[in-house]
Amino acid sequence: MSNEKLVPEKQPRFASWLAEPMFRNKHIYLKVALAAAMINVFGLIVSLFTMTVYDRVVPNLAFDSLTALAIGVGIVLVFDFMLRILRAYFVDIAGADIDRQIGDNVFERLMRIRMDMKRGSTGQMTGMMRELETLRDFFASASITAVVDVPFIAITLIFIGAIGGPIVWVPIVIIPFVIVAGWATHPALDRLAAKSMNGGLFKQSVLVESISSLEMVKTSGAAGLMRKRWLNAIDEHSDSSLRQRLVSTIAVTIATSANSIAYIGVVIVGVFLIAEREMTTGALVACSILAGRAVQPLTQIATLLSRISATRTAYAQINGLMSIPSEGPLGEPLHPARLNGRIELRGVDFKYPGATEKTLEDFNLTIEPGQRVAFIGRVGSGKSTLARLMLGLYQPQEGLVMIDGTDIRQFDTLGLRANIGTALQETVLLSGTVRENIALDRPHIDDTEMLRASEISGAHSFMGQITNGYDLKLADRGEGLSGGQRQSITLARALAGGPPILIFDEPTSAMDSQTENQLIDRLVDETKGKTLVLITHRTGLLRLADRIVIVDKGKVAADGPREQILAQLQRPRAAA
Ligand SMILES: Nc1ncnc2c1ncn2[C@@H]1O[C@H](COP(=O)(O)OP(=O)(O)OP(=O)(O)O)[C@@H](O)[C@H]1O
Repeated sequence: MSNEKLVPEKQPRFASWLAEPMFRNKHIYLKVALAAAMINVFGLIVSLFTMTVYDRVVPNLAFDSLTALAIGVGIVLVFDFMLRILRAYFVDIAGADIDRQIGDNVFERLMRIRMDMKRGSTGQMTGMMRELETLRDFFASASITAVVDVPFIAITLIFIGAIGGPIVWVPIVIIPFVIVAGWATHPALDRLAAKSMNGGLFKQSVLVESISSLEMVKTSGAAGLMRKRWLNAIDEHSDSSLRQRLVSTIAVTIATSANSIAYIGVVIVGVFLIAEREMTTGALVACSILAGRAVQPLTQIATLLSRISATRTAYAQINGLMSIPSEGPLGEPLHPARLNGRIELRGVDFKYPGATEKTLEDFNLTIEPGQRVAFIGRVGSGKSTLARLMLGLYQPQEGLVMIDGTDIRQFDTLGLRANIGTALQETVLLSGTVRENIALDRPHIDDTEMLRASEISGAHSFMGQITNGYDLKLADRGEGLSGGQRQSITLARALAGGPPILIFDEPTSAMDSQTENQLIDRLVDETKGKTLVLITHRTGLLRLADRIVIVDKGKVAADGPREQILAQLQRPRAAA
């Protein structure tokens, strides 16, 4: 397995899919900025209060003035308290809204991802989706408001200059050091964040693969191999995240130390200024408080920068996903209501991405509406690939796949697939109840239709014997049912709603012959008048077909009415 680097170590700029939800929340962010500005003003007021107390109240012991000042500053503190809470609340609201919008867009894109453009393992893709959390944390974090504090650095410096004169040079000299430290560590942080995230994705990928194939891993003795991969992934990840944390700690510590140095520097320089009577004690105390306030936003910015690195990396991943072309036509798609079911493949050449050999070559075939065609042929001859092309999961490099005379690339993919009932080779059920698995929240499938489909597929016969029946909750991928039972439910799902086209790929491979025979009896009636594409190695199922197509090395090797092809196959040396 390759530890493919999905996150580019060079970061792109933020794109519109992220900017738009942010822009939509601009009013909230404006309120947040206003609250942050007010909080800064309150900070200035508190320093003025301190100065007045030292210079005017303490020398004269003017308790009346102190009371008035205390009431004034008390009111300011109450407002400060409320504004801080409101600021956090508004940031959370905006963060939640942005998270919802981005989450929805990204999931929609994920569901429409073109199979030939898909990159990375399931684990890596899951890891990428998890990065939405990093984005949300960023937009919902109060440190985003640190940006508002930056202009206040200048205002605070002006204040220090006004109160303490030349003492303002202390923070002015220190601030560039903090900026340079942040600026110098930022590229390294970006690079290490991407590296660390790639390590995290690799870990996730090993984990998802091991857990989802736990039975196989245990029984085939693959635990050792997976453990080795896991340890590899842990080492790689911990190495990069260790370095990332170290660089980020250095940047933040420089900023924090600068804060203390500014405070102490102001106090020391202030003593000289007091000695020369250029400054009062009150002004010195106020300036030392203000110097801290002037440098503090930079400390927050340093923390924000390391967060921005992680956010930019998360963004790069999700943007990569958002940039993968979606299924469906570029122009306005056709929305078929109900198709007749005429399927035509004309001169189709198809090669899987990365493959060297063509899987299908100059494949020509027409299936009339209501015709039931079985595809047989050797392992790997291209039968399942035909089904994938008919469903629009992949597109041919040459030729056309048409349904009802229209290139299927013109159809809206959801509309097209709603007309096709599919039971593919790999039987996958979703977590949730059996009812959900059959109806899939499709509005036209009520309980009556679900029961009808279940009776035909044979699912009803065992659902009746299970305590919760159709409300039986299944775990991931349908755990809790046998392989044959899962196939019956998959068939019920495909038959529900009576779609005009049915595509079944080895639909009975996990069933015993008696169950299979009974199913075929019921399917004979159900599939009448419907276009059936049946891919199978089981001779029993051929009873359902009017026509048989033998596929060999991606081409039609024989095609004709069922009896004729069966007779051909029975003749010696005639087998495909
Ligand atoms: N996702 C894929 N990526 C690359 N190559 C693939 C992919 N799926 C199938 N192939 C290749 O395409 C060829 C045809 O596969 P396909 O699944 O269509 O065969 P099949 O006739 O259905 O076989 P079987 O009877 O075993 O199901 C195989 O050689 C296989 O290696």
